[in-house]
Order: sequence, then structure tokens, then C-alpha cells
Amino acid sequence: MASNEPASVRAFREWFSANGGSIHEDAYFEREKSGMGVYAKKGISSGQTIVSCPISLAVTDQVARDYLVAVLSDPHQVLEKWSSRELICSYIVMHWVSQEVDPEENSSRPKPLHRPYLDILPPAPNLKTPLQFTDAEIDLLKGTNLHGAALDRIEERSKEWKRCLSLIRETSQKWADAFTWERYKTAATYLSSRAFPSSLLSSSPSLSDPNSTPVLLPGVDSLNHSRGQPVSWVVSNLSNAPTEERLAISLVSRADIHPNSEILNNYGLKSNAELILGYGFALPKNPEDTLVLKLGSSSVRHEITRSGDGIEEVCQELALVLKQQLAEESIEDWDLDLEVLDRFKEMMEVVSSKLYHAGARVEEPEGDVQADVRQMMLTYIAGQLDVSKVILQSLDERWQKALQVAEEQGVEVEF
Ligand SMILES: C[S@@+](CC[C@H](N)C(=O)[O-])C[C@H]1O[C@@H](n2cnc3c(N)ncnc32)[C@H](O)[C@@H]1O
Repeated sequence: MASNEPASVRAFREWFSANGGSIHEDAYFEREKSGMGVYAKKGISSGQTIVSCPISLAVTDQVARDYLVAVLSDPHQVLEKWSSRELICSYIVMHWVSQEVDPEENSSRPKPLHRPYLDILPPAPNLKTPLQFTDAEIDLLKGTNLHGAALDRIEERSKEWKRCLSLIRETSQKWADAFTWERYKTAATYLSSRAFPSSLLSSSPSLSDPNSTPVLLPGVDSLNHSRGQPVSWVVSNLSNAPTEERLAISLVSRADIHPNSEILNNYGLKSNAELILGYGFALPKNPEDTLVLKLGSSSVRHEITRSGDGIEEVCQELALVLKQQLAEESIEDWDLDLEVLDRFKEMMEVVSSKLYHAGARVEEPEGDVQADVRQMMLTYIAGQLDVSKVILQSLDERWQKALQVAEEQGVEVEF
């Protein structure tokens, strides 16, 4: 219960409410493997606000830029080119850097503002996205879509870190020494696993605005995810003054919450690949899983769903490729269909075999591989295999139909 909450949570609550935030009186934080979970002391009925964060407490790119402009030497032109992620990650890392290198209370430099918030976030060893994977863990993903995506993610973040580091170094070598890759990865993981789109802060909150930037909302981001959990976002005015600073974003539960049960959020419909890359967890039998297929050197990316959406598009692309290869030669439609299905099936046999091999490697209890990462990968690979079975089954059904068409035209197909 609240009185048994860790000291960091008590400090967070104090800071949060002193700055206009509020947490439902029957909600309490409990330490768990991934960080914190939020639970209900008593039943909480649908329609109640669970947590409300003033927009003035949000970590936005503007907050990050203002701080960096104040502490760095001559940053203006360079900061203009930084992405929202670079700004926010650097702002987060500077909390640890300034505490370590510049700890005196009376230092004239401005202090970053979100220390009590960062103190309740999961420590680096609890984070499990590919940014934290060991080389052995990354290697286990070979043969899956996630392998390339994980390597790309690491390379992108590493480039960002180096860019940020070089500006920090111009101000202080000591700061640069403390602005480590490990810390940047932790900040980037906080952002990928906890950020909300800035479009949520507008008067008509939306989760899908392409121009939106990532924003951290202390307290609101403390809830774990449950697929389909009914919640809503409400932008409200904390006082009568209609200024931006007085606005707050609240998470409202749209389901009754039972005593002692976890209070959950809904992060939206995400595949296990997205969940692993950004959040470091996977859901068993996730209905949002997709298998990504690309034909040869084609740049077209086909995402096949568990219900088989996307298969037809692969067949169409294969048919185009085949027609180009045949050039002037004419081919009956049923013959083209069978040829397409043959090629698709061959491709799927390779894909499935790579997935089976990846699964078998992950099951071997060897190497520098954490048990929870191993389990997460098995869940992911099982989902990939499920989709590949859906595809193979659909190809068989399509094969039968194409044969029937051939027969109706009096053709006997030889194998
Ligand atoms: C926005 S935070 C949620 C609160 C978090 N547990 C904390 O300590 O603050 C997202 C992180 O919580 C964990 N998480 C959320 N939902 C989860 C779920 N359904 N299963 C496993 N881990 C989950 C993951 O580590 C994820 O990166």
C-alpha cells in the first residue's frame, strides 16, 4: 500500500503533487521486474481519473532544448538540427551527468527538472530491448525479421549518441566522459517504451498524427499495457486560467478495477516485433503479429497478418516479376498462378526453415542469454511461425483452386 511504497516513489509523489499532478487516492505503486506496476487498493469504478499530469511537467523537446541552450556553450545552430529524440535523450542523460560531475547545490548552472521522475523509472539492467541485448542475444535473432531491425536500431541510436556527445564535449570534457553510450541507450529506451505522441496534448487528443513528436508524461506512463484495455485520454484545465501551463492530460479508466488488481493502460495495437524493439516485452499469441516478406532485391515490404492479409499482394508482385522474366512468351492465367504459388511456397519453405532454426538455437540453454530475453524471443518466433503456417495453408488452398481452373479448361497438370 502507499505507506510501503519505495522512498523513490514517495519522493516522486511529493514532487508530482507539488507541481500540480495527481494520482487516484486508491492507486499504489509496487516494484516489479520491469520497474513499477500500479495497483488498486480498493475497487475503482469506471470513469474515474487514475492519473493526471500537468503539461508543464511533461518532458518535451522544448523543455529539453531550453535546458541544453542554458547549459551548453554556443549550442544554438547545432541544436536546431537535433531531432526531438536527440534533444530529449540528451536532456535525460544530463540529469545523471550533472549529478555526477557537477553535484554542488550552489553550482550556478541550471539543474534539469525531472530527477524525481527519472528516479522511479526501471534501472538499466531491467531494460530488455535490443539496445540492451548482448551480442549472443542479437545473434539468436538471425533468420528473423527482428535481426536486421535490431541492428539498424542500434546503429541509428549510436550515430545519434555520437552527434550529441560531440556538442557536449565542446562545453566540458568531464561531461562528455559521463555522457556514456550506456546512459544514452537507457534514455532512448525510456523514450521508446514510455513516450506519448505530442498530438495527445492537443484539445482533440489523437494517437496518430504524423507530425507529432515524442513526449514523456510522468506518472501517466507508470501503467503497464494490456491489449484492448478500455481507457481514455482527457485534456483538461487545472484551473480557470486558460493558459497552456494549466492544461493537464489525464488517463481515465473505462472499466471497473477490482481491489488489489493492476491498473492497466492500453498502448495500442502493436506486434511483438514492435513491442520487443521499443518496449522489451512480447505478448503470447499476439493477434497483431505480422511476418515481413520482401522479394529478392525489391524494396516493397509486405506485412502478412495472422488472418492472411498481404498474401495476395505478394502473389501479385511475384506474378509481375514472372511476367517480366517471360518477356514475350505467353502464359495461361492458371499456369502463371501455379508458377507464382510454386515460387511463393519455395520462399516460405526457406523462411520457415530459418525460423525453426532460430527457435531451436534460442531453446539451447547456452551463451550469454538472459532467461527473460530467451522467453521473449521464443514468444516472438512462435508468432512468426504461426503466420508462416497461415501463409503455407493459404498457398495450398490457392494451389487447389488454380488446379481446378486448369482442369475446367481441360488441362492436365503434370508435376
Ligand atoms: C510505460 S512503462 C510501464 C510501467 C513500467 N512497468 C514502469 O516501471 O514504469 C513500459 C514498460 O513496462 C513494461 N511492461 C508494460 N506492459 C507490460 C506487459 N504487458 N508485459 C510485460 N512488461 C510490460 C515493459 O518493460 C515496458 O517497457
